[in-house]
Amino acid sequence: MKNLEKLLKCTDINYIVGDTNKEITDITADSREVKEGSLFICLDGAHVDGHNYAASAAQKGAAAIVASREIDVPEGTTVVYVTDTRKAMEDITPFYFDYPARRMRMIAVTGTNGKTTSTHIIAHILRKEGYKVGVIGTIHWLINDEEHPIHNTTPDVITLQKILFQMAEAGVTHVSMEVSSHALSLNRVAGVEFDTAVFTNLTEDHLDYHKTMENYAAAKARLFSLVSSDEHTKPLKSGIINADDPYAHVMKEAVHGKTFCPVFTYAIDHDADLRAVNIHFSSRASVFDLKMDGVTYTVHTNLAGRFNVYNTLAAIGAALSEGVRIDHIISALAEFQACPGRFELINEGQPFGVVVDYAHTPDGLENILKTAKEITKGRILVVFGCGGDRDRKKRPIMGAIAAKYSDIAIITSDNPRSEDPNFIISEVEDGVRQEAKNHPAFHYEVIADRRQAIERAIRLAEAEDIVLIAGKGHETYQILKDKTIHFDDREEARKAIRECK
Ligand SMILES: CC(=O)N[C@H]1[C@@H](OP(=O)(O)OP(=O)(O)OC[C@H]2O[C@@H](n3ccc(=O)[nH]c3=O)[C@H](O)[C@@H]2O)O[C@H](CO)[C@@H](O)[C@@H]1O[C@H](C)C(=O)N[C@@H](C)C(=O)N[C@H](CCC(=O)O)C(=O)O
Ligand SMILES: Nc1ncnc2c1ncn2[C@@H]1O[C@H](COP(=O)(O)OP(=O)(O)OP(=O)(O)O)[C@@H](O)[C@H]1O
Ligand SMILES: N[C@H](CCC[C@H](N)C(=O)O)C(=O)O
Ligand SMILES: [Mg+2]
Repeated sequence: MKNLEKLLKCTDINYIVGDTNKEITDITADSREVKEGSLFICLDGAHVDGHNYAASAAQKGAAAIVASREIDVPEGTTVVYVTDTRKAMEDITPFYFDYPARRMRMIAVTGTNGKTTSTHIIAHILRKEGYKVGVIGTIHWLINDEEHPIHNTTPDVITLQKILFQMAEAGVTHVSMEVSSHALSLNRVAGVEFDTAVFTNLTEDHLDYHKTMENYAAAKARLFSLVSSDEHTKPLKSGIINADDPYAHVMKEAVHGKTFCPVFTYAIDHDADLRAVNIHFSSRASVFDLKMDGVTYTVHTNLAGRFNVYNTLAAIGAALSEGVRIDHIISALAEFQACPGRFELINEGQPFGVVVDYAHTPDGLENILKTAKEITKGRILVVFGCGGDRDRKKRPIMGAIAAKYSDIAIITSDNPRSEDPNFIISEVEDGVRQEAKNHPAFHYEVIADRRQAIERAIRLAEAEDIVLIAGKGHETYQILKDKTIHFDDREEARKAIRECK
């Protein structure tokens, strides 16, 4: 609880109507969440303008409302007028919660792919060290293994500060969080400074939002400018960068000039501080040699694929930066189990492999298809689609990748959202058709109903084949135009295997 008058000192105000000597018990930008004593901040969003909900917020007992234009509220309502309500939210919210991020070690992972996986590996290593660890990301937010639901990979400013406050109050010492490019560009991490910042990779995605890869890279690079410059209360800061990625230099430039933030690189193909060589993997495990400071260590993990070696290196870098000993890191890695929906093997005793994976970008899809190819002599059958209301450019690219690296593709729906599923599929199919010309043995089908598409792939599979069901991973829903239904690729795959075989 904080006094409104005191609270308003941390931001720029144009004028105030009404009494400011009030206690604020909560902050929200959603009128549906207003309680007696809340501070309601009106945000103009992509769909609606929060100013239109000011009256409803006042009726529900909001102690005050922050607005940037005249609003229609009952007489006596305290209204704080500012030029930019988002800026006011970014100033007020961390201040209200006493900057909880300052009480914990903050580890951030950004990049197109591998954020969820890397943050979970980092959290696992730190937990093994006996720390109380918080995780924030696509699947959920966690305090150790206590799980809470989440709506965005990186939550909005208010939700994030509330989560961080709960974590700090619960005694969390380290937070391992995903920071999406949307979050960096929309400043959702306002009020948070990071101690260890990790860059995984940058490949085609979200160009509906960022428009160009340069803008997308610049958004990711912002993370490195958010590394704390306070070397006294928070020593030990680092930028951990994938040196094999063509955008590594953009990230390095963003760290440049931060005297207390050394950069550590990791790579497979290039020279780096942490380098993996002699990589071998099966569908369930990997082993590689880690070269660091002229010493070679053997690392075992339960993760398949070369891309997961990158995620493992990223996590090793972050853990070292947090002061964990390399031998402890290596023994923790041997125990880490893959995240839900990331190369998750479905086994109902069938004579072929079935994998559910969250690959929803061209690079992700190419990686899992190549990984599958390396672990079987059989055929690769892939079931996938693309999400609606997301980057359209990636659709034909993913189509072409499926035609290039699989034997049979079943093109289906992902989360169509407000779009026509058949239209999305037709855009994917454009890429499939184009590339299929170069692969005469390749065959594809279009089955818009995802359940039927999964059944079809399972029915077509023979011994030694691998069926890859890509795009939705851990998701337990499908977002359709008018409703969200329960849908879980893993359940559907199990059902189909039992019914078909
Ligand atoms: C484009 C975008 O990022 N949109 C986010 C934005 O929603 P919005 O601008 O559409 O909000 P809006 O519905 O117009 O509402 C405007 C305001 O009115 C308020 N309102 C609305 C209705 C009402 O009855 N009362 C009320 O007060 C809302 O609470 C809001 O404050 O603010 C919402 C609340 O913070 C977010 O959940 C929402 O993310 C949507 C769900 C989303 O899909 N975002 C994706 C693109 C995203 O951010 N993805 C990234 C990347 C993931 C990755 O790495 O691949 C992520 O971090 O999740
Ligand atoms: N380092 C990597 N490089 C390329 N592809 C990867 C990498 N790590 C994971 N993938 C692929 O991307 C998928 C998503 O992985 P993960 O959930 O870790 O990424 P993310 O960055 O958190 O994704 P999101 O943007 O949805 O939050 C995986 O299922 C896999 O197919
Ligand atoms: N964080 C990604 C997840 C995509 C998952 C895929 N199933 C889809 O719905 O497109 C996004 O919001 O673009
Ligand atoms: Mg994620």
